[in-house]
Amino acid sequence: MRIGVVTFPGSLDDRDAARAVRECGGDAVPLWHGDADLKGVDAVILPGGFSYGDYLRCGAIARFAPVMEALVPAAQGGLPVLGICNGFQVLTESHLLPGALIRNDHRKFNCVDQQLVVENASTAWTSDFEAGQQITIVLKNGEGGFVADERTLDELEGEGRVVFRYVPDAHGRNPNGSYHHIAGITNERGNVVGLMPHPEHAVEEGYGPSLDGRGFFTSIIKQTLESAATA
Ligand SMILES: NC(=O)CC[C@H](N)C(=O)O
Repeated sequence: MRIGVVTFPGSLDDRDAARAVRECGGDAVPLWHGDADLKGVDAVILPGGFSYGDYLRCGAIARFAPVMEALVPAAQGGLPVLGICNGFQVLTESHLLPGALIRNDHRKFNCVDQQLVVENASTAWTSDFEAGQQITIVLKNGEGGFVADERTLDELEGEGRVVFRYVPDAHGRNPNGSYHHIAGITNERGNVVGLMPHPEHAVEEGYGPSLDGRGFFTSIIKQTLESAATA
């Protein structure tokens, strides 16, 4: 089970993502932003960070990296892709996922242990969770507000494509002003998932708020092994 982890200039969490893959029993394959080559991997992670310094908009330059020339058609063809934080921003900029991530409504960088509800446990990356389950993983970003037009929001809601929602605070507010408390979404096929919080920082005893992040990596590893067995 080979999971590629892309490194862009300014990526920050590529090492942790690779480590999380290994901790959960997969092989992590480094993928370089400048090579339009996915090295035959079974799935790809776009990690968190500040790709190309977040100039113009988060993810706006990474979208044009050579590796994306290979990744976009592969994802459209069904390759499982997980975008974490800056990776989610790259996925919306690439139009593999709808909507956009804008500056947090309070205009500050967030760094908190965040409770989420798993809304959809049937994507490639969430099948080891149960729908309705609450998990706690780290949220750390400046531009995490998920926005989309009404029609897109209706589609996401109607098709069960909201994968994670923030648990709102006592005032009914989420940490960044995201519409519908959306923390993560999927494409129609369920192979591409993007979320703002960071599962890769919650996979090891003694680090992070929980071990809840493991489910992302065990989901994809099991699913790939199962589809290889039935192929
Ligand atoms: N942790 C991250 O990936 C940060 C993403 C992005 N640079 C932001 O601040 O929103």
